[in-house]
Amino acid sequence: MHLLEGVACELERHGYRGSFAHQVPQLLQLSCYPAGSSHGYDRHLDCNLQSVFDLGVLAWLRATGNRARVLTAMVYLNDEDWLPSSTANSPGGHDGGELRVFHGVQWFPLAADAGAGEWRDYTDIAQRGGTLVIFNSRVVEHQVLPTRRQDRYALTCWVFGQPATLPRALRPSAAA
Ligand SMILES: O=C(O)CCC(=O)C(=O)O
Ligand SMILES: [Fe+2]
Repeated sequence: MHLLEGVACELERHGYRGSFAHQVPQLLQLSCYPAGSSHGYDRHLDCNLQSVFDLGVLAWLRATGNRARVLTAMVYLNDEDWLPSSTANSPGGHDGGELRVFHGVQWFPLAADAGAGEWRDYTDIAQRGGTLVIFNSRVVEHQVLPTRRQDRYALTCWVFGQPATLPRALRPSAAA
């Protein structure tokens, strides 16, 4: 927990400029994706950037906390011998459950037709225990692939803060 709580502080110390005025919440999320599930978590952004007109007032109000997220920090709590899908040919099978991180901001803000698997430029992160993943909640789209043989555990901290202005190349109008 201290590792995750210290992420914002360490990023600031190293000159991270994606966001500022960071606030680390008291609550972390512990998630479990059960073994053998046919579904993971569809492609998404951790910060809901849709306007009140798109969402409707109630849903927009419900998303207030979510909108303040600027950093996602996660540590995986699985065994160190977790087998990624790239070892699919191993005799005992594999564990799957990769975090698929999409490159670029082609779908930013989320297009209505941005279905999973449409964009092929991504990196899959294996679920070995102790792996720490940090990304910008407002920019990095990701999904969780189905988990096969073991339950998959992750501890997540969403850091709140003020987003910096996106560089020109990353602005929605430049992404089309
Ligand atoms: O567990 C993970 O790797 C990601 C989960 C996730 O994307 C989320 O909870 O928003
Ligand atoms: Fe997420």
